[in-house]
Amino acid sequence: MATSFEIHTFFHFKSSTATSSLYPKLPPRFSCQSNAPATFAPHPAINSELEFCKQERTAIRLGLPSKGRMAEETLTLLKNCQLVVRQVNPRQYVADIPQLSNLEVWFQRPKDIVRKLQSGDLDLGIVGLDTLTEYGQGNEDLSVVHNDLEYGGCRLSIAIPMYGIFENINSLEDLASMPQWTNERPLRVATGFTYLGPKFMKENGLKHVSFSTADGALEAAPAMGIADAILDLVSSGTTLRENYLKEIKGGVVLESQAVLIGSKKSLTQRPGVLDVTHEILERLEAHLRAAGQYTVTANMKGNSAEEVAEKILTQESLSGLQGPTISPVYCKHSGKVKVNFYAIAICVPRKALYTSVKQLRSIGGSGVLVSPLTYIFEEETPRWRSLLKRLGM
Ligand SMILES: Nc1ncnc2c1ncn2[C@@H]1O[C@H](COP(=O)(O)OP(=O)(O)OP(=O)(O)O)[C@@H](O)[C@H]1O
Ligand SMILES: O=P(O)(O)OC[C@H]1O[C@H](OP(=O)(O)OP(=O)(O)O)[C@H](O)[C@@H]1O
Ligand SMILES: [Mg+2]
Repeated sequence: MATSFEIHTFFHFKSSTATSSLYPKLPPRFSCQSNAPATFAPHPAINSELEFCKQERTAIRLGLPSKGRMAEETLTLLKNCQLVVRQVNPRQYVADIPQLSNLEVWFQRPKDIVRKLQSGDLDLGIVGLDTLTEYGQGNEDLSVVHNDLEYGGCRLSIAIPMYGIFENINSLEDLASMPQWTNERPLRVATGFTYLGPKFMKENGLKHVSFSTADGALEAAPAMGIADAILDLVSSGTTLRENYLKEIKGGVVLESQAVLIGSKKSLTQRPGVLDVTHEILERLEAHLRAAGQYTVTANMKGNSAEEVAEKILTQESLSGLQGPTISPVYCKHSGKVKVNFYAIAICVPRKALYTSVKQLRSIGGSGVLVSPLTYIFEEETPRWRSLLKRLGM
């Protein structure tokens, strides 16, 4: 018996490459789409703008979440990478990043970012992996440029009531083998994930399932009698607990966090997109690699740099990124330049900071200075190489 899928998707979107400059306060390169119906008769003053609409856009477009829990953290992350998003006012949906020329930032709902990447109206975007997977539906044009932006961490997970017939049900297997679910009375699941939900159930052999959808507060559905189970995002688990719901073993559909994505078509065909992506990626990686790392410098007495290095490398927490940097400290004694001390610099994670300082002192380190790291730029970013490979370059 086949799973009954009662989901209908109501949205559709139009492909458009047209642009117009309709934001008077911003430079002419800021442009928006015109979706005017055929009968639309524009005021003569905007006729010339609509003429401009027919041209192919040249600016590169980055979509960022306009609202919701990811909006603020996205701006903070970019700011920490010295990419400050400059918005004329909070209700305006277009902005720029002065450090990245020819780039427009468009604030959109996360799901619309994914849709607009597919329709060619955006080139790059930041959304949760859950939104990309749900609305991208396996579209091969969408490529993940950075998969680990370290915020928006959550999982898409099935949850069932703690009580009643579900009291002793603790796994997907248990749920699937409950005799209650039949073709006439399927397991009713409430979810906003109307693509991933049915796909997961089918792949996991759950036969009698039907779906209903809502935009929020799904955790209320079982208690209201609308659904038997829900499929929704969970992070702390508080909302589930407060509503007497529990997750089950094998019920996690997807682990998610914020990701940077690009349209392969844009990356390979639109001039400048690849360069901008490289710059954003380098800044993101350098910042995220440095987050939580500290530079520790100290002076150490010794007869040679090698002798100091030997001492340092006996201590586990002092090896640094590639090994310690050791430089001679030149002092003048009775008119002669001598080296009795060496300055050492190492990079240590926050967790190992105090242990490292103690170890440094124990081998004769003095004048220990600690400062947070802002960026760590490697020779080349592994993600960049992987992106080029996926783009066939
Ligand atoms: N509880 C959570 N903890 C951490 N990240 C979450 C959580 N809920 C959602 N997210 C992440 O944040 C993204 C945006 O969620 P948010 O609820 O802010 O917007 P939305 O669901 O798209 O908007 P709306 O609910 O108004 O349709 C999600 O796609 C997901 O990646
Ligand atoms: O495990 P927790 O930490 O309790 O978080 C889970 C809740 O967070 C999300 O809702 P959100 O706050 O985004 O509200 P929404 O339903 O309006 O999108 C999600 O839909 C859950 O309801
Ligand atoms: Mg939400």
